[in-house]
Amino acid sequence: LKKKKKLPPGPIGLPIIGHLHKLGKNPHQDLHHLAQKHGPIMSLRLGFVPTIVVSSPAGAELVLKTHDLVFASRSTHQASKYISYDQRNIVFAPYGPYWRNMRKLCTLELLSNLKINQFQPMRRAEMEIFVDSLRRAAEKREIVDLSARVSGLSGDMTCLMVFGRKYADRDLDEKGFKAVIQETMQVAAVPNLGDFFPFMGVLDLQGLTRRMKKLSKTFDGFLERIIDDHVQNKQEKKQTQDFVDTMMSIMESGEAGFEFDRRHVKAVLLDMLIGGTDTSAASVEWALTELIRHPRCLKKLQKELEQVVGLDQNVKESHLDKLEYLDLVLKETLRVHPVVPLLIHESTEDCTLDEYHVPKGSRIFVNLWSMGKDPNVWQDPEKFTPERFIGSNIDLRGHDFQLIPFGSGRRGCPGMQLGLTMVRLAVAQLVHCFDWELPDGMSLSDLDMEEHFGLVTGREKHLLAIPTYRLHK
Ligand code: HEM
Repeated sequence: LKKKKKLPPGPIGLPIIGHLHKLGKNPHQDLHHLAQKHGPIMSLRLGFVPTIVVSSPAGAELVLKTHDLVFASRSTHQASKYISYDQRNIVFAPYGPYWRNMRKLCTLELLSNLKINQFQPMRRAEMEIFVDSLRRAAEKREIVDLSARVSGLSGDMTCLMVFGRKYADRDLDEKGFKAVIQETMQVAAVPNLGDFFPFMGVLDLQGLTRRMKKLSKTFDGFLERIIDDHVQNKQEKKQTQDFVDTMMSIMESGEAGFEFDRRHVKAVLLDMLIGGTDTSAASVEWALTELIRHPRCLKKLQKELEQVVGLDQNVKESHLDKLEYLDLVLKETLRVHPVVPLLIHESTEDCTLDEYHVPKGSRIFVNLWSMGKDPNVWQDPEKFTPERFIGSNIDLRGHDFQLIPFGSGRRGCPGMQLGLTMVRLAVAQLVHCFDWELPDGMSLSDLDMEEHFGLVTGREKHLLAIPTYRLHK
Protein backbone atom coordinates (compact mmCIF):
# COMPACT_ATOMS: atom_id res chain seq x y z
CA LEU A 1 0.00 0.00 0.00
CA LYS A 2 1.44 3.38 -0.99
CA LYS A 3 1.42 5.94 1.80
CA LYS A 4 0.02 9.33 0.87
CA LYS A 5 2.85 11.80 0.75
CA LYS A 6 2.69 14.45 3.42
CA LEU A 7 3.53 18.12 2.81
CA PRO A 8 5.47 19.93 5.54
CA PRO A 9 3.24 21.47 8.23
CA GLY A 10 1.95 25.00 7.80
CA PRO A 11 -0.81 27.42 8.70
CA ILE A 12 -4.30 27.00 7.29
CA GLY A 13 -4.65 29.06 4.15
CA LEU A 14 -7.55 30.92 2.59
CA PRO A 15 -9.26 29.73 -0.57
CA ILE A 16 -7.48 30.90 -3.73
CA ILE A 17 -5.06 33.38 -2.18
CA GLY A 18 -3.60 30.77 0.17
CA HIS A 19 -1.21 32.61 2.50
CA LEU A 20 -0.41 35.67 0.43
CA HIS A 21 -2.27 37.87 2.92
CA LYS A 22 0.20 36.84 5.63
CA LEU A 23 3.07 38.62 3.90
CA GLY A 24 3.35 42.32 4.68
CA LYS A 25 5.99 44.95 4.24
CA ASN A 26 8.73 42.73 5.66
CA PRO A 27 8.02 39.19 4.37
CA HIS A 28 11.24 37.74 5.88
CA GLN A 29 9.99 38.76 9.35
CA ASP A 30 6.45 37.47 8.71
CA LEU A 31 7.86 34.12 7.54
CA HIS A 32 10.06 33.99 10.65
CA HIS A 33 7.04 34.41 12.94
CA LEU A 34 5.08 31.75 11.05
CA ALA A 35 8.01 29.34 11.21
CA GLN A 36 8.24 29.74 14.97
CA LYS A 37 4.78 28.23 15.15
CA HIS A 38 4.96 25.67 12.34
CA GLY A 39 8.56 24.56 12.29
CA PRO A 40 11.80 24.97 10.34
CA ILE A 41 10.43 23.23 7.24
CA MET A 42 7.04 24.77 6.61
CA SER A 43 4.65 24.71 3.71
CA LEU A 44 2.56 27.60 2.42
CA ARG A 45 0.65 28.34 -0.71
CA LEU A 46 1.11 31.73 -2.36
CA GLY A 47 -1.77 32.00 -4.76
CA PHE A 48 -1.35 28.94 -6.96
CA VAL A 49 2.32 28.49 -6.12
CA PRO A 50 3.28 25.80 -3.57
CA THR A 51 5.92 27.31 -1.31
CA ILE A 52 8.33 25.75 1.16
CA VAL A 53 10.01 27.91 3.78
CA VAL A 54 13.21 26.61 5.34
CA SER A 55 14.41 28.35 8.51
CA SER A 56 17.13 26.17 10.07
CA PRO A 57 20.76 25.38 9.21
CA ALA A 58 19.89 21.67 8.89
CA GLY A 59 17.07 22.50 6.46
CA ALA A 60 19.34 24.83 4.49
CA GLU A 61 21.91 22.07 4.18
CA LEU A 62 19.27 19.70 2.79
CA VAL A 63 18.23 22.24 0.16
CA LEU A 64 21.63 23.68 -0.79
CA LYS A 65 23.83 20.60 -0.43
CA THR A 66 22.13 17.21 -0.04
CA HIS A 67 19.50 17.87 -2.74
CA ASP A 68 21.14 20.87 -4.39
CA LEU A 69 20.49 19.75 -7.93
CA VAL A 70 16.73 19.59 -7.36
CA PHE A 71 16.64 23.07 -5.85
CA ALA A 72 19.06 24.92 -8.12
CA SER A 73 16.52 26.65 -10.36
CA ARG A 74 14.66 29.96 -10.34
CA SER A 75 11.07 30.55 -11.27
CA THR A 76 9.94 32.54 -14.24
CA HIS A 77 8.30 35.68 -12.97
CA GLN A 78 7.32 39.06 -14.29
CA ALA A 79 10.46 40.76 -12.97
CA SER A 80 12.75 38.24 -14.62
CA LYS A 81 10.93 38.74 -17.88
CA TYR A 82 11.04 42.50 -18.01
CA ILE A 83 14.18 43.50 -16.19
CA SER A 84 16.54 40.69 -17.07
CA TYR A 85 16.09 40.24 -20.80
CA ASP A 86 13.89 37.16 -20.47
CA GLN A 87 16.14 35.46 -17.91
CA ARG A 88 19.28 35.89 -20.01
CA ASN A 89 21.15 37.05 -16.90
CA ILE A 90 22.60 34.82 -14.18
CA VAL A 91 20.60 35.85 -11.14
CA PHE A 92 17.21 34.87 -12.57
CA ALA A 93 18.21 32.20 -15.12
CA PRO A 94 16.54 28.80 -14.70
CA TYR A 95 18.94 25.92 -14.00
CA GLY A 96 20.39 24.50 -17.21
CA PRO A 97 23.25 24.71 -19.69
CA TYR A 98 22.78 28.42 -20.45
CA TRP A 99 22.98 29.42 -16.80
CA ARG A 100 25.95 27.08 -16.26
CA ASN A 101 27.89 28.48 -19.23
CA MET A 102 27.17 32.10 -18.48
CA ARG A 103 28.01 31.72 -14.80
CA LYS A 104 31.28 29.98 -15.60
CA LEU A 105 32.19 32.68 -18.07
CA CYS A 106 31.51 35.46 -15.56
CA THR A 107 33.35 33.68 -12.77
CA LEU A 108 36.41 33.28 -14.99
CA GLU A 109 36.39 36.55 -16.89
CA LEU A 110 34.81 39.10 -14.58
CA LEU A 111 34.94 37.92 -10.98
CA SER A 112 38.23 36.01 -10.75
CA ASN A 113 40.89 36.93 -8.20
CA LEU A 114 43.09 38.12 -11.05
CA LYS A 115 40.41 40.52 -12.26
CA ILE A 116 39.61 41.70 -8.72
CA ASN A 117 43.31 42.47 -8.17
CA GLN A 118 43.55 44.42 -11.42
CA PHE A 119 41.07 46.90 -10.01
CA GLN A 120 42.91 47.40 -6.74
CA PRO A 121 44.48 50.74 -7.79
CA MET A 122 41.05 51.98 -8.82
CA ARG A 123 39.59 51.07 -5.42
CA ARG A 124 42.49 52.77 -3.68
CA ALA A 125 42.00 55.99 -5.65
CA GLU A 126 38.25 56.00 -5.01
CA MET A 127 38.83 55.39 -1.31
CA GLU A 128 41.10 58.41 -1.12
CA ILE A 129 38.50 60.65 -2.74
CA PHE A 130 35.92 59.25 -0.34
CA VAL A 131 38.02 59.84 2.80
CA ASP A 132 39.01 63.36 1.65
CA SER A 133 35.42 64.33 1.17
CA LEU A 134 34.44 63.01 4.62
CA ARG A 135 37.42 64.79 6.10
CA ARG A 136 36.16 68.10 4.74
CA ALA A 137 32.75 67.36 6.26
CA ALA A 138 34.47 66.56 9.57
CA GLU A 139 36.27 69.90 9.59
CA LYS A 140 32.92 71.65 9.31
CA ARG A 141 31.27 69.34 11.87
CA GLU A 142 28.68 68.41 9.24
CA ILE A 143 26.10 65.70 9.73
CA VAL A 144 26.95 63.09 7.11
CA ASP A 145 24.38 60.85 5.42
CA LEU A 146 26.47 57.70 5.69
CA SER A 147 23.94 55.56 3.83
CA ALA A 148 24.02 57.84 0.81
CA ARG A 149 27.81 58.24 0.92
CA VAL A 150 28.46 54.51 1.10
CA SER A 151 25.99 53.76 -1.65
CA GLY A 152 27.71 56.43 -3.78
CA LEU A 153 31.11 54.88 -3.16
CA SER A 154 29.90 51.40 -4.00
CA GLY A 155 28.09 52.66 -7.11
CA ASP A 156 31.19 54.51 -8.34
CA MET A 157 33.48 51.52 -7.81
CA THR A 158 31.05 49.21 -9.58
CA CYS A 159 30.64 51.59 -12.53
CA LEU A 160 34.39 51.95 -12.93
CA MET A 161 34.79 48.21 -13.00
CA VAL A 162 31.86 47.43 -15.23
CA PHE A 163 31.83 50.44 -17.58
CA GLY A 164 35.34 51.85 -17.20
CA ARG A 165 34.06 55.24 -16.05
CA LYS A 166 31.83 56.82 -13.47
CA TYR A 167 28.45 58.05 -14.44
CA ALA A 168 26.89 61.05 -12.82
CA ASP A 169 23.39 60.38 -11.63
CA ARG A 170 21.76 62.32 -14.42
CA ASP A 171 23.52 60.46 -17.22
CA LEU A 172 21.00 57.66 -17.02
CA ASP A 173 17.71 59.35 -16.46
CA GLU A 174 16.41 62.58 -14.97
CA LYS A 175 15.57 60.54 -11.86
CA GLY A 176 19.18 59.57 -11.38
CA PHE A 177 21.11 56.41 -11.87
CA LYS A 178 21.06 55.08 -8.32
CA ALA A 179 17.40 55.87 -7.89
CA VAL A 180 16.64 53.79 -10.97
CA ILE A 181 18.65 50.81 -9.69
CA GLN A 182 16.99 51.04 -6.30
CA GLU A 183 13.52 51.31 -7.79
CA THR A 184 14.20 48.27 -9.95
CA MET A 185 15.29 46.23 -6.93
CA GLN A 186 12.23 47.30 -5.04
CA VAL A 187 9.76 46.64 -7.84
CA ALA A 188 11.35 43.24 -8.40
CA ALA A 189 10.97 42.32 -4.72
CA VAL A 190 7.34 43.34 -4.13
CA PRO A 191 5.11 40.25 -4.45
CA ASN A 192 3.49 40.63 -7.85
CA LEU A 193 -0.01 39.13 -8.03
CA GLY A 194 0.60 38.22 -11.65
CA ASP A 195 3.25 35.76 -10.48
CA PHE A 196 0.91 33.92 -8.14
CA PHE A 197 -2.25 33.97 -10.26
CA PRO A 198 -1.35 33.48 -13.90
CA PHE A 199 -4.69 34.91 -15.05
CA MET A 200 -3.96 38.18 -13.21
CA GLY A 201 -0.77 38.84 -15.13
CA VAL A 202 -2.45 40.80 -17.88
CA LEU A 203 -4.53 42.82 -15.45
CA ASP A 204 -1.46 44.14 -13.61
CA LEU A 205 -3.64 45.50 -10.81
CA GLN A 206 -0.66 46.81 -8.85
CA GLY A 207 0.83 48.52 -11.91
CA LEU A 208 4.14 46.78 -11.19
CA THR A 209 4.56 45.32 -14.65
CA ARG A 210 3.94 48.72 -16.20
CA ARG A 211 6.63 50.22 -13.98
CA MET A 212 9.04 47.43 -14.79
CA LYS A 213 8.58 47.90 -18.51
CA LYS A 214 9.33 51.58 -18.11
CA LEU A 215 12.42 50.93 -15.98
CA SER A 216 13.69 48.37 -18.44
CA LYS A 217 13.41 50.90 -21.27
CA THR A 218 15.48 53.37 -19.26
CA PHE A 219 18.14 50.78 -18.55
CA ASP A 220 18.19 49.45 -22.03
CA GLY A 221 18.78 52.88 -23.58
CA PHE A 222 21.56 53.52 -21.11
CA LEU A 223 23.30 50.19 -21.66
CA GLU A 224 23.00 50.56 -25.45
CA ARG A 225 24.70 53.95 -25.25
CA ILE A 226 27.52 52.55 -23.14
CA ILE A 227 28.09 49.63 -25.48
CA ASP A 228 28.08 51.97 -28.51
CA ASP A 229 30.67 54.17 -26.78
CA HIS A 230 32.87 51.14 -26.20
CA VAL A 231 32.54 49.95 -29.78
CA GLN A 232 33.46 53.40 -31.11
CA ASN A 233 36.45 53.82 -28.82
CA LYS A 234 37.79 50.33 -29.23
CA GLN A 235 41.11 51.53 -30.63
CA GLU A 236 41.97 53.26 -27.35
CA LYS A 237 44.61 51.36 -25.45
CA LYS A 238 43.53 50.75 -21.87
CA GLN A 239 45.48 49.31 -19.01
CA THR A 240 42.62 47.29 -17.64
CA GLN A 241 39.71 46.01 -19.68
CA ASP A 242 36.40 46.88 -18.06
CA PHE A 243 33.54 44.36 -18.05
CA VAL A 244 31.95 45.81 -21.20
CA ASP A 245 35.25 45.39 -23.12
CA THR A 246 35.56 41.81 -21.90
CA MET A 247 31.99 40.84 -22.75
CA MET A 248 32.10 42.52 -26.16
CA SER A 249 35.32 40.79 -27.13
CA ILE A 250 33.83 37.44 -26.17
CA MET A 251 30.74 38.24 -28.22
CA GLU A 252 32.76 39.30 -31.24
CA SER A 253 35.12 36.32 -31.06
CA GLY A 254 32.13 33.99 -31.45
CA GLU A 255 33.94 31.65 -29.09
CA ALA A 256 31.47 31.65 -26.24
CA GLY A 257 30.13 28.33 -27.52
CA PHE A 258 26.54 29.37 -26.87
CA GLU A 259 24.14 32.03 -28.11
CA PHE A 260 25.63 35.35 -27.15
CA ASP A 261 24.47 38.68 -28.49
CA ARG A 262 23.91 42.19 -27.19
CA ARG A 263 20.95 41.08 -25.10
CA HIS A 264 23.15 38.65 -23.20
CA VAL A 265 25.84 41.27 -22.69
CA LYS A 266 23.30 43.75 -21.36
CA ALA A 267 21.65 41.22 -19.06
CA VAL A 268 24.95 40.28 -17.45
CA LEU A 269 26.08 43.91 -17.12
CA LEU A 270 22.87 44.58 -15.26
CA ASP A 271 23.55 41.59 -12.97
CA MET A 272 26.92 43.01 -12.07
CA LEU A 273 25.44 46.45 -11.38
CA ILE A 274 22.52 45.19 -9.39
CA GLY A 275 24.34 42.29 -7.71
CA GLY A 276 27.35 44.35 -6.81
CA THR A 277 26.16 47.77 -5.71
CA ASP A 278 23.44 47.51 -3.09
CA THR A 279 24.62 44.29 -1.47
CA SER A 280 27.99 45.74 -0.56
CA ALA A 281 26.57 49.14 0.40
CA ALA A 282 23.93 47.63 2.69
CA SER A 283 26.54 45.42 4.40
CA VAL A 284 28.76 48.43 5.13
CA GLU A 285 25.75 50.44 6.30
CA TRP A 286 24.69 47.74 8.79
CA ALA A 287 28.24 47.19 10.03
CA LEU A 288 28.63 50.91 10.77
CA THR A 289 25.21 51.03 12.39
CA GLU A 290 26.12 48.23 14.79
CA LEU A 291 29.58 49.64 15.50
CA ILE A 292 28.16 53.06 16.34
CA ARG A 293 25.57 51.38 18.57
CA HIS A 294 28.29 49.36 20.29
CA PRO A 295 31.15 51.78 21.11
CA ARG A 296 33.05 48.98 22.84
CA CYS A 297 33.30 47.07 19.54
CA LEU A 298 34.13 50.22 17.60
CA LYS A 299 37.01 51.04 19.95
CA LYS A 300 38.30 47.50 19.84
CA LEU A 301 38.36 47.59 16.04
CA GLN A 302 40.11 50.98 16.09
CA LYS A 303 42.74 49.51 18.44
CA GLU A 304 43.35 46.65 16.02
CA LEU A 305 43.64 49.11 13.13
CA GLU A 306 46.10 51.26 15.09
CA GLN A 307 48.30 48.24 15.62
CA VAL A 308 48.11 46.80 12.11
CA VAL A 309 47.87 49.98 10.01
CA GLY A 310 49.04 52.79 12.30
CA LEU A 311 47.59 56.28 12.65
CA ASP A 312 49.82 57.77 9.93
CA GLN A 313 48.18 56.14 6.91
CA ASN A 314 44.88 54.94 5.39
CA VAL A 315 43.97 51.25 5.34
CA LYS A 316 45.32 49.38 2.30
CA GLU A 317 43.97 46.12 0.91
CA SER A 318 47.21 44.44 1.94
CA HIS A 319 46.24 45.07 5.58
CA LEU A 320 42.89 43.30 5.35
CA ASP A 321 44.06 39.75 6.01
CA LYS A 322 45.70 40.83 9.26
CA LEU A 323 42.50 42.36 10.65
CA GLU A 324 41.05 39.52 12.71
CA TYR A 325 38.56 41.51 14.74
CA LEU A 326 37.22 43.09 11.54
CA ASP A 327 36.36 39.58 10.35
CA LEU A 328 34.46 38.85 13.55
CA VAL A 329 32.55 42.13 13.24
CA LEU A 330 31.58 41.32 9.68
CA LYS A 331 30.37 37.82 10.55
CA GLU A 332 28.29 39.16 13.40
CA THR A 333 26.86 41.94 11.21
CA LEU A 334 25.78 39.52 8.50
CA ARG A 335 24.36 37.09 11.07
CA VAL A 336 22.05 39.80 12.43
CA HIS A 337 21.53 41.59 9.11
CA PRO A 338 21.87 39.19 6.20
CA VAL A 339 21.51 41.75 3.41
CA VAL A 340 19.87 39.13 1.18
CA PRO A 341 17.47 37.82 3.82
CA LEU A 342 15.69 35.25 1.64
CA LEU A 343 17.31 32.88 -0.84
CA ILE A 344 14.67 32.19 -3.45
CA HIS A 345 14.93 28.95 -5.44
CA GLU A 346 12.61 26.64 -7.38
CA SER A 347 12.48 22.85 -7.36
CA THR A 348 12.64 21.00 -10.68
CA GLU A 349 11.70 17.50 -9.38
CA ASP A 350 9.56 15.98 -6.65
CA CYS A 351 11.71 15.59 -3.57
CA THR A 352 11.58 14.46 0.05
CA LEU A 353 12.88 16.80 2.77
CA ASP A 354 13.10 15.04 6.11
CA GLU A 355 9.98 12.91 5.82
CA TYR A 356 8.01 15.56 3.92
CA HIS A 357 7.02 15.73 0.31
CA VAL A 358 8.04 18.77 -1.75
CA PRO A 359 6.35 18.86 -5.15
CA LYS A 360 8.16 19.77 -8.34
CA GLY A 361 7.76 23.45 -9.22
CA SER A 362 7.67 24.63 -5.59
CA ARG A 363 9.02 27.99 -4.63
CA ILE A 364 11.67 27.60 -1.91
CA PHE A 365 12.56 30.35 0.54
CA VAL A 366 15.62 29.81 2.72
CA ASN A 367 15.16 32.39 5.47
CA LEU A 368 18.66 33.50 6.45
CA TRP A 369 17.25 36.23 8.64
CA SER A 370 15.38 33.68 10.72
CA MET A 371 18.44 31.42 10.99
CA GLY A 372 20.45 34.30 12.49
CA LYS A 373 17.87 34.67 15.26
CA ASP A 374 17.53 31.01 16.21
CA PRO A 375 18.26 30.46 19.94
CA ASN A 376 18.96 26.78 19.21
CA VAL A 377 21.89 27.87 17.07
CA TRP A 378 23.11 31.07 18.74
CA GLN A 379 23.45 31.98 22.39
CA ASP A 380 21.66 35.29 23.09
CA PRO A 381 20.93 35.78 19.40
CA GLU A 382 19.55 39.29 19.95
CA LYS A 383 22.93 40.52 21.26
CA PHE A 384 25.58 41.95 18.92
CA THR A 385 28.71 40.13 20.11
CA PRO A 386 31.49 39.66 17.52
CA GLU A 387 33.48 37.72 20.17
CA ARG A 388 31.02 34.80 19.88
CA PHE A 389 33.06 33.69 16.85
CA ILE A 390 36.38 33.52 18.73
CA GLY A 391 37.60 29.96 18.78
CA SER A 392 34.75 28.78 16.53
CA ASN A 393 35.56 27.80 12.99
CA ILE A 394 32.26 29.04 11.57
CA ASP A 395 33.09 30.85 8.38
CA LEU A 396 30.73 32.89 6.18
CA ARG A 397 31.83 31.52 2.82
CA GLY A 398 29.18 28.85 2.45
CA HIS A 399 30.56 25.80 4.25
CA ASP A 400 28.87 26.31 7.60
CA PHE A 401 25.13 26.37 7.21
CA GLN A 402 24.57 28.42 10.36
CA LEU A 403 25.97 31.46 8.56
CA ILE A 404 25.52 31.66 4.79
CA PRO A 405 25.03 35.35 3.87
CA PHE A 406 26.35 34.56 0.37
CA GLY A 407 24.27 31.41 -0.03
CA SER A 408 26.02 28.11 -0.70
CA GLY A 409 26.48 25.57 -3.48
CA ARG A 410 25.60 25.93 -7.14
CA ARG A 411 23.64 29.15 -6.78
CA GLY A 412 25.90 30.68 -4.14
CA CYS A 413 27.15 34.20 -4.81
CA PRO A 414 29.85 34.28 -7.51
CA GLY A 415 30.81 37.82 -6.44
CA MET A 416 31.65 36.87 -2.85
CA GLN A 417 35.38 37.59 -3.04
CA LEU A 418 34.79 40.97 -4.65
CA GLY A 419 31.99 41.82 -2.23
CA LEU A 420 34.07 40.88 0.81
CA THR A 421 36.99 42.96 -0.44
CA MET A 422 34.87 46.06 -0.96
CA VAL A 423 33.00 45.68 2.33
CA ARG A 424 36.04 44.97 4.52
CA LEU A 425 37.97 47.84 2.96
CA ALA A 426 35.16 50.36 3.39
CA VAL A 427 34.30 49.38 6.98
CA ALA A 428 37.95 49.39 8.04
CA GLN A 429 38.57 52.76 6.40
CA LEU A 430 35.53 54.47 7.91
CA VAL A 431 36.42 53.25 11.40
CA HIS A 432 40.16 53.88 11.09
CA CYS A 433 40.00 57.42 9.73
CA PHE A 434 37.10 58.72 11.81
CA ASP A 435 35.33 58.65 15.12
CA TRP A 436 31.56 58.73 14.72
CA GLU A 437 28.87 60.28 16.86
CA LEU A 438 25.13 60.54 16.42
CA PRO A 439 23.70 63.99 15.60
CA ASP A 440 21.72 66.32 17.89
CA GLY A 441 22.57 64.56 21.12
CA MET A 442 20.71 61.48 19.93
CA SER A 443 21.30 58.56 22.30
CA LEU A 444 22.44 55.17 21.04
CA SER A 445 19.12 53.60 21.92
CA ASP A 446 17.29 56.17 19.75
CA LEU A 447 19.00 54.89 16.62
CA ASP A 448 16.30 53.51 14.35
CA MET A 449 16.88 49.86 13.35
CA GLU A 450 13.94 49.34 10.96
CA GLU A 451 14.67 47.36 7.80
CA HIS A 452 13.56 48.14 4.28
CA PHE A 453 12.79 44.83 2.61
CA GLY A 454 13.92 44.22 -0.96
CA LEU A 455 15.98 41.61 -2.77
CA VAL A 456 18.63 43.46 -0.79
CA THR A 457 17.52 44.68 2.62
CA GLY A 458 19.13 47.80 4.00
CA ARG A 459 18.09 50.37 6.56
CA GLU A 460 14.64 51.94 6.33
CA LYS A 461 16.00 55.32 7.45
CA HIS A 462 19.37 56.63 6.36
CA LEU A 463 22.19 56.46 8.90
CA LEU A 464 23.25 59.98 9.86
CA ALA A 465 26.39 60.66 11.91
CA ILE A 466 29.09 63.26 12.55
CA PRO A 467 32.68 62.25 11.78
CA THR A 468 35.86 63.41 13.55
CA TYR A 469 39.10 62.80 11.69
CA ARG A 470 41.57 60.82 13.79
CA LEU A 471 44.70 60.14 11.71
CA HIS A 472 47.99 62.05 12.14
CA LYS A 473 48.59 62.90 8.50
C1 HEM B 1 28.45 41.75 0.48
C2 HEM B 1 28.17 41.55 -0.76
C3 HEM B 1 27.28 40.45 -1.31
C4 HEM B 1 26.40 39.60 -0.68
C5 HEM B 1 26.06 39.52 0.80
C6 HEM B 1 25.82 38.75 -1.72
C7 HEM B 1 24.90 37.74 -1.48
C8 HEM B 1 24.33 36.94 -2.47
C9 HEM B 1 23.33 35.94 -2.24
C10 HEM B 1 22.76 35.56 -0.87
C11 HEM B 1 23.00 35.39 -3.43
C12 HEM B 1 21.90 34.34 -3.72
C13 HEM B 1 22.31 32.93 -3.45
C14 HEM B 1 21.15 31.99 -3.67
O1 HEM B 1 20.17 32.31 -4.34
O2 HEM B 1 21.20 30.88 -3.11
C15 HEM B 1 23.79 36.05 -4.44
C16 HEM B 1 23.75 35.76 -5.79
C17 HEM B 1 24.47 36.43 -6.76
N1 HEM B 1 25.39 37.46 -6.54
FE1 HEM B 1 25.96 38.19 -4.74
N2 HEM B 1 26.36 39.09 -2.94
C18 HEM B 1 27.26 40.12 -2.74
C19 HEM B 1 28.04 40.74 -3.70
C20 HEM B 1 28.01 40.46 -5.05
C21 HEM B 1 28.85 41.10 -6.04
C22 HEM B 1 29.92 42.14 -5.74
C23 HEM B 1 28.49 40.57 -7.26
C24 HEM B 1 29.03 40.87 -8.66
C25 HEM B 1 29.55 41.97 -9.05
C26 HEM B 1 27.44 39.59 -7.03
C27 HEM B 1 26.80 38.85 -8.01
C28 HEM B 1 25.86 37.86 -7.77
C29 HEM B 1 25.23 37.07 -8.83
C30 HEM B 1 25.48 37.20 -10.33
C31 HEM B 1 24.36 36.16 -8.18
C32 HEM B 1 23.46 35.10 -8.84
C33 HEM B 1 24.08 33.73 -8.83
C34 HEM B 1 23.20 32.66 -9.48
O3 HEM B 1 21.99 32.78 -9.48
O4 HEM B 1 23.77 31.69 -10.00
N3 HEM B 1 27.18 39.55 -5.68
N4 HEM B 1 24.61 37.00 -3.83
